[in-house]
Amino acid sequence: MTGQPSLYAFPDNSTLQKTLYDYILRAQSAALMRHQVFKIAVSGGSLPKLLASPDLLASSDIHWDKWEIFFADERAVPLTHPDSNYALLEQELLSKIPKTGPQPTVHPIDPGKLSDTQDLANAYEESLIRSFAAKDSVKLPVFDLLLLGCGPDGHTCSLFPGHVLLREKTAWVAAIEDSPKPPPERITLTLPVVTHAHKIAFVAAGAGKKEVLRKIFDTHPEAEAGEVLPCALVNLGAGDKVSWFCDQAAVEGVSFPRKSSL
Ligand SMILES: O=C(O)[C@H](O)[C@@H](O)[C@H](O)[C@H](O)COP(=O)(O)O
Repeated sequence: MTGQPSLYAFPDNSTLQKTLYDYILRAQSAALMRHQVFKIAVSGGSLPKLLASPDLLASSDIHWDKWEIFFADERAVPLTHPDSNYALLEQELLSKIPKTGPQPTVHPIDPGKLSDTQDLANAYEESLIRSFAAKDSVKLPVFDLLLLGCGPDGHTCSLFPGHVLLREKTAWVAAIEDSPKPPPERITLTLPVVTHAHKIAFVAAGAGKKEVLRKIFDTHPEAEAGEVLPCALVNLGAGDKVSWFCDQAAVEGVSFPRKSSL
């Protein structure tokens, strides 16, 4: 992949949200031109709250009925559980979309009666195959946009530093049973699916992210003693398809050049 990711840093969350909203609108327009639908995947953590800006929720330019929302990762818990990323998205975003207007189609990773995480990963991969109409294992689903968080350890989705899942080449969706961030049992999109998306946006705010952002942006991969962090692998694999929406606190000390506008 060619090009460098774009790094944006804003003075406050409200400016970050406004620019993220403009970026999402552009991604929506490009997707609707391509195939009349907007297929995105979202992660959990602080992302859903930052995503649900007043601009997004009140906008008549957002075509919710064209949105198909998938999950970049999920914890292996019932959808009503407080740890569920679906429950978080429902609480922070979905429940706030005006009920009088069109609604998105949401594709939860639903444990239902499946108690085995691998079965759950397989079931979600099957639903992606149906949804993306990809018929053979060579093709990968191409999300229009991935909206991801970055953990303080450099993980994204449920792809953790040094984990064997980072080497997964064929599965689209994988199970993890030893996540260092609780809960341990999770389902995640794999790295090839992440880097194959049309656009990938990371949202990282707060001083708690500055150490890891320095490692991700300012450490040359070959100079790293250990393995390259998952977020850095996404930067390397997807290049200029990646945009980082940060606040000033998160990028303090980062020397990678920032952009000021989209
Ligand atoms: O299920 C999860 O745990 C999340 O999907 C995870 O990948 C999250 O996005 C990062 O941990 C960042 O979380 P914060 O934004 O809260 O730091």
